[in-house]
Amino acid sequence: MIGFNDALNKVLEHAQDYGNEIVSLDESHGRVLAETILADRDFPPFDRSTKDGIAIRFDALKSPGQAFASQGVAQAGSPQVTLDHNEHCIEVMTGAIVPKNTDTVIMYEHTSKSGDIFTVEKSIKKGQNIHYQGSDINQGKVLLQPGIFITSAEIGVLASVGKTQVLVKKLPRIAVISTGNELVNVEEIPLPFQIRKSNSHSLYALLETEGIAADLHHLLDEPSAIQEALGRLIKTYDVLLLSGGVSMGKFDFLPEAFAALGVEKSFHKVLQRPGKPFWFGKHSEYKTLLFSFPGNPVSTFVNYHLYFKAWLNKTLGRVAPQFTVILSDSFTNETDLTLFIGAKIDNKEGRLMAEILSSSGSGDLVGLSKVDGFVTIPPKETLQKEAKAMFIPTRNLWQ
Ligand SMILES: Nc1nc2c(c(=O)[nH]1)N[C@H]1C(S)=C(S)[C@@H](COP(=O)(O)OP(=O)(O)OC[C@H]3O[C@@H](n4cnc5c(N)ncnc54)[C@H](O)[C@@H]3O)O[C@H]1N2
Ligand code: MOO
Repeated sequence: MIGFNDALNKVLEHAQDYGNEIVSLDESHGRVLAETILADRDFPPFDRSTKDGIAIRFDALKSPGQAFASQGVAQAGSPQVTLDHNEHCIEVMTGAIVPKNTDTVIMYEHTSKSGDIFTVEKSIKKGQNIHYQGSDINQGKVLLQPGIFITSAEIGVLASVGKTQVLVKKLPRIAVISTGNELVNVEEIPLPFQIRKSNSHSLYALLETEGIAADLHHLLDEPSAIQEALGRLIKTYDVLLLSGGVSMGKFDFLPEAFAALGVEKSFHKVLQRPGKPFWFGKHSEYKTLLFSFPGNPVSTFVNYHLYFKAWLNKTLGRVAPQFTVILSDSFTNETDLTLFIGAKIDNKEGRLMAEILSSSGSGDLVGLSKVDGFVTIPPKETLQKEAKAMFIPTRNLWQ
């Protein structure tokens, strides 16, 4: 049996490049950018007023309390207007082009008004309240590099340079496959010896957060039916995420089916808990990757984060942040397994404190909904109270 780090390295060796595709601006949210985005014009594209107020020529202001007659209004969305007399002003709105022959904007609150005459009530600086053309970035400069993850902030940048279509990295086509005669659909009432499928829905939801719309399939514990269905699925998808049927049970038919179908085993079983009976391999001809997770819900969930998520990050060229947390209590791992222990995180003045939560084992689906992620405890190690530990977040800690 191999250790966790070796298993992870083997999975990462199989990172793939699925190429690029063009999607609409809205669809690019959550995807990885595959092109360089240049500024199509200066940012901002003109000297823009940052305040509602009056624009004057600074040199015309001889003394505080000087009055300026308004010559008109410069509205955002209108062409540039021109100040005709230095001793006049033009009312200017936020976002409007600063009028020609003016160089300073005074907000309304720093003036008093009588009819069309504005009196300057505060001392001012030349050039104030103007966001100068090109001061954020100049035309032709790089705004976004390929490989970045497109969040709502990047969507705004893409929109502002007129990108209705965006080149992004292609995502793998994925099938999520549940296995087992005991499983019924969510809408069904299970008989006493049955349970509802949950792993497939958790996996589907996890993939959805990656922008991947997976297809769901189910295999009953019947060797020839499993082989026949898997044979088809291997030809159709880039990746199969399976749960259940990979341990020692009399009805755990998957490893045999994989071998019969020409899937090359990379490893089966890892020195870890939960998730030990994990099977990973690749089809010799179709290059389909098979992540075959142990069926216990916590095992499937943890292994998705440990292996599949790491593989997807590498495949898409994303650098995943490494988290460390501080243990609230000491923890001793007497086993030769890497342990992944569910924990709740408390952000205590910037220190991420991990409180280990008790669990009734890898079938404890309810416990899973209470954890923020999993603390890694290496084999045969004791981590003291306040020691740092690696942490695999399974929830967005910032929301
Ligand atoms: N003799 C041994 N028995 C077991 C070992 C072992 O090393 N030797 N390992 C145990 C460990 S650890 C795990 S984890 C499980 C994994 O077994 P399988 O991958 O074969 O999974 P199943 O037996 O099919 O199912 C286990 C458990 O999970 C439930 N399950 C399965 N799929 C789903 C699903 N889609 N949604 C909800 N729940 C699901 C299933 O009903 C079982 O209760 O093996 C141990 N045994
Ligand atoms: O590894 Mo199993 O996943 O411990 O229950």
